[in-house]
Amino acid sequence: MDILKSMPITEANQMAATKPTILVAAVALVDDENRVLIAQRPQGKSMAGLWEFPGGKVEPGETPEIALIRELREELAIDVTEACLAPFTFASHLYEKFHLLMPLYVCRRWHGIPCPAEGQTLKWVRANRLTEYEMPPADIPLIAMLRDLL
Ligand SMILES: Nc1nc2c([nH]c(=O)n2[C@H]2C[C@H](O)[C@@H](COP(=O)(O)OP(=O)(O)OP(=O)(O)O)O2)c(=O)[nH]1
Ligand SMILES: [Mg+2]
Repeated sequence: MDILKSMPITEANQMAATKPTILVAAVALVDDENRVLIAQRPQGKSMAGLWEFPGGKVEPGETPEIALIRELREELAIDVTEACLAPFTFASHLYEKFHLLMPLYVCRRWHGIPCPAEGQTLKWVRANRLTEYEMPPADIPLIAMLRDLL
């Protein structure tokens, strides 16, 4: 929906206003070798086959951090404490059916070994090689920011 970016603000706003905002919390887990963990979305889900940062929708009553701690337990079977989640940046992207607002945290400490608990494929990738993996459109600006950080 890049076309919105070149529209007058009122017109762009009318288009966006008809779509709900979905809050998704995501994390770049970074290992000792400065590699980032990405997961391939399983078949049957929206955007199946694309690589993403672990995380998921923030449910009513949750903070983004609490949602992320829950998602990391469900998706990767690891335990993370709130203190180890450093806010890094965010994605704001208008998809066809919703507007995605996605805070991205960076985390270097967790308990357990990340394993694919929900049928995903996991991969540890250097930041400068993330572009070799197809990611959702919202994630594209995040890749460059991670490359600068790492
Ligand atoms: N986790 C994650 N989601 C992303 C990324 N980029 C991106 O556009 N998304 C989108 C895809 C989905 O529309 C939405 C996340 O929803 P999801 O379906 O994975 O949520 P969830 O883990 O709570 O899964 P579910 O229980 O609803 O199936 O955010 C990303 O890097 N990580
Ligand atoms: Mg998810």
